[in-house]
Amino acid sequence: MTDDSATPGLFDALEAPIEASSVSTQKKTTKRGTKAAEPKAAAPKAAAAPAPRKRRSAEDMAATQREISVSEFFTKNRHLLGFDSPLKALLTTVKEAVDNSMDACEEAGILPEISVEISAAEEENRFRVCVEDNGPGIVREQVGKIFGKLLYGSKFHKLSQTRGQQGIGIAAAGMYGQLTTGKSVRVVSRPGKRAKATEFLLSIDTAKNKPEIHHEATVEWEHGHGTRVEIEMEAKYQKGLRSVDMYLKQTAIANPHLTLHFTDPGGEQVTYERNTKEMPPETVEIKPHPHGVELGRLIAMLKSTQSRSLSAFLQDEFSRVGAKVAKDIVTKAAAAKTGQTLTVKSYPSRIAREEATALHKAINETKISNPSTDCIAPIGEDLVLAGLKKEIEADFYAASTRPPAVYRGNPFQIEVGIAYGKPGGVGLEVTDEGRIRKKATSRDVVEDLVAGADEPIRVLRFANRVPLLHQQSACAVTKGVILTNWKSYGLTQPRGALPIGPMAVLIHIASVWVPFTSESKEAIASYPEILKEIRLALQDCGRKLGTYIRKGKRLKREFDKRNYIEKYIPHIGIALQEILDLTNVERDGTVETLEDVLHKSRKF
Ligand SMILES: Nc1ncnc2c1ncn2[C@@H]1O[C@H](COP(=O)(O)OP(=O)(O)OP(=O)(O)O)[C@@H](O)[C@H]1O
Repeated sequence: MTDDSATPGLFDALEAPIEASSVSTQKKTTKRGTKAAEPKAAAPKAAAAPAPRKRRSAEDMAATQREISVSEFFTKNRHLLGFDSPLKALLTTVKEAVDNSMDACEEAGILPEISVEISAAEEENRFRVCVEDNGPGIVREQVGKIFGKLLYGSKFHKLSQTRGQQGIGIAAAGMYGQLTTGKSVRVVSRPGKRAKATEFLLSIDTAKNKPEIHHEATVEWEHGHGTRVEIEMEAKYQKGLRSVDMYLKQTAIANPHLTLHFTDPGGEQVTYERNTKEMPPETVEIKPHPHGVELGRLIAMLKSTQSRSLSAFLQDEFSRVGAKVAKDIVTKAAAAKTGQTLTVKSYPSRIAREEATALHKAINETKISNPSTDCIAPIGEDLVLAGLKKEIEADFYAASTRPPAVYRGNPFQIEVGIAYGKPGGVGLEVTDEGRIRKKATSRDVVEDLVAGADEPIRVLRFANRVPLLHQQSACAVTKGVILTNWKSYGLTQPRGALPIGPMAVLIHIASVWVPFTSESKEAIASYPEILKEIRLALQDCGRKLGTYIRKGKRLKREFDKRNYIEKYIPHIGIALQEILDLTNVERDGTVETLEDVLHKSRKF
C-alpha cells in the first residue's frame, strides 16, 4: 500500500526552485571531484520564519499558578484510584464500602453482617450500589468529612492491620458517582440503639475538597446500629474473574467470620454464611520501627515531637528502643564527625540537619530487635483451609502460615493455601473395600476458582484479607508464584510463567502497612523480604502437594492397569474353564472370583 499523502510533498520538492542551501551542496560535491550533481530532490520550501515566541514574565506565570485541591487532582486522575473504566469503578466502589464496613465491625468487636445490593438505575449504563453493615455507625459530625472529603480517615496515621489505609476510598467512590451522574451520596447511619438513625444527602465540593450536606433528617431504621451507603454511578456490571461477584466470594473465603448477602442487578441473591463465630484476634497499634524511618521523616519527627531530650524522643516515638539502645544510637551518632555535639540530653527540635543525618546513619548501624508481631493477625492455617473448602470444591487442600517477618521496619506475615484438582476431573480414591474409583462430586458447576487442567493456575491474592483482582502481573505475589519451581512438585511450568494445572493458590499478606504499588491498592511492591517469605510458604505447601500428586499418579497407573486386566478377565475365565475342564456350577463363579482377586490385590 502506498502512502498517498507523501506523494504531493515529494513532487513539490522536485519541482521547487533550487534554494541557496542546495546550491552550496552541489558546489561541494563538484569540488570533491565526484560526478557533477544531477538535479537532486530539493529540500522542501523553507517555511516562513516562525513568529518570535511571546515571552512571559515570572509575574505573568505567577498569575496562572494556583493551589490544586486533592479532589480536583483525583477527579482528573481517577484511574489512580481504580476508577478507570465503568466496570472497574463498580468493583472499586463495592470494595471500598465493604472494606470499610469490615474494618469498622472488627474495630468495634462486632461479628460483621453485610448486605451488598446492585440495581440498575433508571438511566442507561447507571447502577445504584448500596452497602449496609451492622457496624458501630458514624457520629453525625463525622459523616460529612468521611464521605465528602478526600484524605480524611482514622487509619492513615496509625500502624495497625486494617483494610483501609489512606483515607481516600469511600469519598472517592462518592466523587466518581457525583461526576458521572451529578447525584449526591445517600448515607444512613445509627451509632447505637439509644441514638436515632440519621439520613444524609451529600456531595463533595471538589474545588475546596469539602463536604456539602444537602439534606439531613432523622429516620426510622430497623437496625440497632450500623451504616448504609448508597451511590449511583455510571458503571458496567459483568460476571467473571474480576467481577464484584468474584470479589465478594473471595472476601468470604478470607473472612470466615463474615456473613455476606449479595443481590445482583438481575435480582439474584446469594448469601455467604460465616463458618466461625470467632473474630480475628485483636491487633495492637505499633509505633514505627527505627530501621524503617527515612531521613526526611526523622527530621520532621524531631521538629514536631513533644519529647524534651533525644533519648526520650527515640524511646517515645519508636518501637523497640529502650534507654540502652537510645544511648548506643546517640553515642554512635556523636562519634561521627558531623554529629559531634549530640548527647542523650540534646533538645530534639534544635538538632541541626548534619546531626540528624549522623543520627539516621547511627540508627541503621545499631542492632535493634525486630518489631513485635502482636500487631498482625493472620487468618491461620485452619481457617484458610476451612475458607477454601467452603467455597472451592477440590480434591486436595493444604495451607501454611509463615512466622512474622519485617520489611522496611514494618512487620508482615505471609500465608498460603492451595486447592488442587477439579471435581469430576482426574481425582481418584481408594474405597474401604480397596477399590479405586473416581471421586464423586456434589456440584456439576465447573468451579471458576480452580483452573482447568491445561490452564495456568489461579492465583488468589489477598492483602489484609482483601482480595486483589487487578494488576496481577505487577504484583509481588504473582512474582513469588512464578519464581517457585513447581516442576519439583509435579506440575508443569513454562519458563518464567505460572505453573499449569487444576489449582487455585491463595496468598495472603497481613501487615501494618501493605506496600501497594499505587493508591488504587491493586498490587503489592516486590520487597525482597516479602518475595522470600512468599516463596517459603509456597514451597511448604508445594511439598505437601508433591506428595499428593505422586500418590495420585500411582493410583492412576493402578487404575489403568486394573481396567486393562478387567477387560481380559472374561477371556482368561473361558481359557481356565477349558484348561481345568470345570463343571457348569464351578464355571459360573470363575469370572467373579478372578475379579475379586484383582480388586483385593493392592499391587494392582
Ligand atoms: N461503614 C463505616 N462504619 C464506620 N466508620 C466508617 C465506615 N466507613 C468509613 N468509616 C470511617 O471513615 C474513614 C474514611 O474511610 P475511607 O474509605 O475514605 O478511608 P480508609 O478506609 O481510612 O482508607 P482507604 O482510602 O485506604 O480505604 C475510615 O477511616 C473510617 O474511620
